[in-house]
Amino acid sequence: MTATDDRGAQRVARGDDRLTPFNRAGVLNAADVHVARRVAALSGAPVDDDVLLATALAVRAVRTGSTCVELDSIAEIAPVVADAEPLQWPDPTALRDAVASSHLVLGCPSGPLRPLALADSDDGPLLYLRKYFRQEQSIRTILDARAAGRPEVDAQILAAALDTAFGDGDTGGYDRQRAAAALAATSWTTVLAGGPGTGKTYTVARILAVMEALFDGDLRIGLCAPTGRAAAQLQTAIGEYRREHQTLRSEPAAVTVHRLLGSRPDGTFLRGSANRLPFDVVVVDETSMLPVTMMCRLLESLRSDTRLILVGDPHQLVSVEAGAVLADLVDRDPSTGASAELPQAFADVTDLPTADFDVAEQASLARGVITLRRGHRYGDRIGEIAEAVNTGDADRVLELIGHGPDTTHPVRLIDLDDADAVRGEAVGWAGALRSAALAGDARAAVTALRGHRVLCAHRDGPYGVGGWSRTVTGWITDDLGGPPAGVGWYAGEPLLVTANDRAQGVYNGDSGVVIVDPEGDGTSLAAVFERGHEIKKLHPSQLADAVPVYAMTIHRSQGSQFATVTVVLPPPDAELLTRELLYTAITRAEREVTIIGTPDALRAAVARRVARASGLRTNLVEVGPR
Ligand SMILES: Nc1ncnc2c1ncn2[C@@H]1O[C@H](COP(=O)(O)OP(=O)(O)OP(=O)(O)O)[C@@H](O)[C@H]1O
Repeated sequence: MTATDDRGAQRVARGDDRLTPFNRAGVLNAADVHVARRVAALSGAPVDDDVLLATALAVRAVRTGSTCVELDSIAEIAPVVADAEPLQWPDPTALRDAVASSHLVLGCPSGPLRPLALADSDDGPLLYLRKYFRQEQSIRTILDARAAGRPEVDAQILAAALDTAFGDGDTGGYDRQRAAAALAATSWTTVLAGGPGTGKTYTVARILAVMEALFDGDLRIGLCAPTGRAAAQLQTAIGEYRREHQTLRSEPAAVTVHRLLGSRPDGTFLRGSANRLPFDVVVVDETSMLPVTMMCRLLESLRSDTRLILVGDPHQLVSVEAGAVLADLVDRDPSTGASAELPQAFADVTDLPTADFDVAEQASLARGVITLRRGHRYGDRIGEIAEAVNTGDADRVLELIGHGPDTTHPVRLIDLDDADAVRGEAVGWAGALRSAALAGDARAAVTALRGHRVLCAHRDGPYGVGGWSRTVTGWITDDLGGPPAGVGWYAGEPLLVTANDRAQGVYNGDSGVVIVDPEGDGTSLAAVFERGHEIKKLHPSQLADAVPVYAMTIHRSQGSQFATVTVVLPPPDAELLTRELLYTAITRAEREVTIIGTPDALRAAVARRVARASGLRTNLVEVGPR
């Protein structure tokens, strides 16, 4: 039985044990407590109080996106609450030893149950729910085995293919995109990292062309992404490259990772170690959003002679489920796994100027990780600020941005009381949308749609999407007049798709706009969506799940780009306010960003990282019987 207390945490009404004060303090929620008690009960023998607490913390870890709990830092988990009774945390060393000798780790009297796994690592002891330990181990083992060998590649064919694909290269410095393609061609696993607009998709298209040359035109390609929308975007970009450059024999279809693996309604998958994917190369876009469970399934389904290219931005918001595998692979301690040398064929076709690749980066390259650095989309100032956010330098962020509503700086910070300063921009955006929509000009309408967006951390509350949507629609109604009374969709209304609809080819997170149908009778409406250089047109009634969008969450905005954005920051103590959130929000803009918030909120965002414990970055050894 549970109840919700005034701090929003679910309190367990029944039972009083070691978990109760942690539940009252909001560290553990009801599910953490119930699962830990159930696991202890099923074990068939008494469980030490502190081990029960550790079990609940391992459940909590997965709920909050980690794969394990770092036992040495458990006392840092508790939110600091003034005047509250301090929580009695166990001593970490004693706790490790108690867990190590517990039957939850060693084996239970009631049967072969070993629900927990404990490992000693460079980050101290890590406690896992065993399922996640197994998945990490599987990822580690497969990646290490793949890193131990290299595909055989003819350096001459590779050099010629790189020259064809990249021509004179990325003008303005060393061509990392070409180096990335050389690395992908000469490694079984490549991580292609980089911020928005650094040309990851541009590079992937060329990597495929290079690979096709290596395979003499007979290349089987698997393209996928964690979400339907990201997959559709990847497919559009590759398709356009193929048409423009008359390359790639057939157009590869991009699908979600679930679909690629043949997900079945009962939660199982067609693909696995006994039925592997039939591809020569598999590309995963937006890998930062891929949880550990899916990464494990994907790796287990790959043949050892399939090249895998993981593409993404490790600084962006991570998957909602447990794991931050892309960031883990980019940050992996160089001493972990198989010791790697750069492949000979790569060295044969690529110069690595030490001015561009320091020792640490050369070590990353040997592990198949390359980061693109030159932004091709947004202004230098936004890039510089994003970089300062990533390095945690709040002083530099505050120094680089403009302060107050009157500044013309491309990135400015204004107070909530001055929020009217963004009114002109929001109304201008709505005006441009309306005129293009009424003229039935689909291209102008989708371009206008990308002109501006208000982004919020939360869905609800004074800093959330709900409140800000009302504010923006209020401004628009006052300045431009309201929508026609008594109609559903109207011309000029921006909309957001909220569920995947493969039949119609629209996906959760797609933004479109309602226009007067240029092929209609002048009164009928159409909803239009941008697909690269093409436009997708639907009748509004074909959209089962879509809502008007005048503001959206930063989470939803991942993968989208707007000319200007307004970012509404919550107060400094909001848990959601993190470095990754701020980085993702700022880098949605091509030209200008207005941040509504205080310097303190900005500092808090830069300081707070999405903390995801995982054993993938470090060396570790399991404790107890295998
Ligand atoms: N070397 C280059 N020369 C010219 N244009 C480039 C180059 N690299 C990338 N671009 C252009 O920059 C823009 C952004 O590239 P791309 O979409 O590939 O970046 P991205 O890293 O995939 O971004 P996101 O993560 O936001 O999807 C595109 O218009 C692309 O054509």
